[in-house]
Amino acid sequence: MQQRVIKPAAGIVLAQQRQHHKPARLESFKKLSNVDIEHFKKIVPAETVLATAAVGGKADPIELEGFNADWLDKYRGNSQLVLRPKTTKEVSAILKYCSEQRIAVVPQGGNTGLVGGSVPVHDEVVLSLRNMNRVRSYDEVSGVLVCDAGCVLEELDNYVAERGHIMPLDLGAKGSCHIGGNVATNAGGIRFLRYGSLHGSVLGLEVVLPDGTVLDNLSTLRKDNTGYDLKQLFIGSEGTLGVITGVSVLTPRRPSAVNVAVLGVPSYENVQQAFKHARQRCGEILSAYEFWDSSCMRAVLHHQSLKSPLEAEYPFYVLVETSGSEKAHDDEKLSALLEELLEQGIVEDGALAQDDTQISRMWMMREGIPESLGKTGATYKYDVSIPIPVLYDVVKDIAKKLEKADLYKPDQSSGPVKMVCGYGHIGDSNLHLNVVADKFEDRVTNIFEPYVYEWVASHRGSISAEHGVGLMKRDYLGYSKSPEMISYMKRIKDVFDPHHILNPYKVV
Ligand SMILES: O=C(O)CC[C@@H](O)C(=O)O
Ligand SMILES: [Zn+2]
Repeated sequence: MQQRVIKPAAGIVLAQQRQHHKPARLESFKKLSNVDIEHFKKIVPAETVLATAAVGGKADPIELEGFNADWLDKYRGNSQLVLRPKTTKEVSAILKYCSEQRIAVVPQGGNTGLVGGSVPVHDEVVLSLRNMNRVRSYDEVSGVLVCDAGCVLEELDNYVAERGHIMPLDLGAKGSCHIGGNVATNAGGIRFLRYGSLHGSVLGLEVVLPDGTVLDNLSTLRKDNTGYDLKQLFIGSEGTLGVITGVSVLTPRRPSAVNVAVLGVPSYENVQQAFKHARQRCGEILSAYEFWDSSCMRAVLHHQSLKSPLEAEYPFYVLVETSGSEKAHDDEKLSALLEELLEQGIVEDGALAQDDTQISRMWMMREGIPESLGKTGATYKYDVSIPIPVLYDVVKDIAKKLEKADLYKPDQSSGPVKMVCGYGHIGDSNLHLNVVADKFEDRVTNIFEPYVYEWVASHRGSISAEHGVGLMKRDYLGYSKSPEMISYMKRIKDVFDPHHILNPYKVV
């Protein structure tokens, strides 16, 4: 399969991105300058080793740039060695050696994460899975796909689409992210409402442990009730317990009819009401219920070449999608829903997509939000789960706090803070709270950190709905996990990675 090169979204204000606070380098890790780099060329093909002169190689440091910096260029490490093995056996040999030598390793997929989980913090060796990109098998009867961890999500979706199926997850980064990274971070995305979490769709995993042991749990069975389900521990472990090299995933039948509508909604209360109606009307064919506020809409219309499908501006917008098997019947359902919502004054306007182009434009509007905000300024991102009734309150609270501190004027886009906005997968209780400022600066950050996390914890929400913990939220884990839970997480880490060489400084 072909690889895509990931680039930061055009216009992201790289120079203004604040370097995230880095924990100090752990001295227990061996410096690569004291390691025989040539050894790696014996255990993996020489052309898959990228080493700079600092560690005895010839690679230009610029070649390592894309492995050291994350998508937003917010997190940046200083690795001098990147290994791109082609087989599980090679991954095993690398990890065994790194364990013996106490060399820290950061596993890396498509490097599209948003919490600093997939790049080195200091000089950890980057173990990139991009050369492991084969489909291993596909069973058209059960719909079970078995593939290497480095397969790109969109390419897998195209592969299964040709066979009448669909990947159970979809996200904006689909063109670059790897299935292994999706599993390691338990990625959510826009199909979550319909197909649920990867904890349900992933049937098996092949994982290499830090000591080189290969845990072959690449089951294709839906039912396997033989005690502890170890694979679940690796789903969402963010590369801290083992390196996922193979994935077995259940792919549902691809819906043959997809319908989409965009609604203009006068209040957040009505966004919730409309969700209730959408569920009642559409039942199991409801496949997405996404929302965004007027600030997001302004940014997206300004930065993408898109036109709103609605005439006027509304405080909130909702994208409703149905995925079924009878186009006309599903169309009728969505039209009836829209009529009902308009009649009852729950929504003020709505547009139904007439063809696939309009469907993809409506989705581009929603999926273009993060990039558009990035083009507007330095974006602080919070990805949180909050019970739906109070989900938008945190956006309002933060705006008020910033206003009170004289950092934000809602009607003007000038000033240290330009925008405070909310969007996300409301059907999954998942809010993306983004604050866009001129630059990252402490007087702004101090307003919402740790306030947002306190707010979320006080409503029994989660400080990470779908993006993971990574480096960004490691020190805030206590807002979502009790001390007892964190202590057990640390004990699990000790069992699988006793020398803590895997993805250090992250998660726990
Ligand atoms: O960048 C973000 O804050 C959210 C990204 C992604 O999870 C989305 O839903 O668009
Ligand atoms: Zn999201």
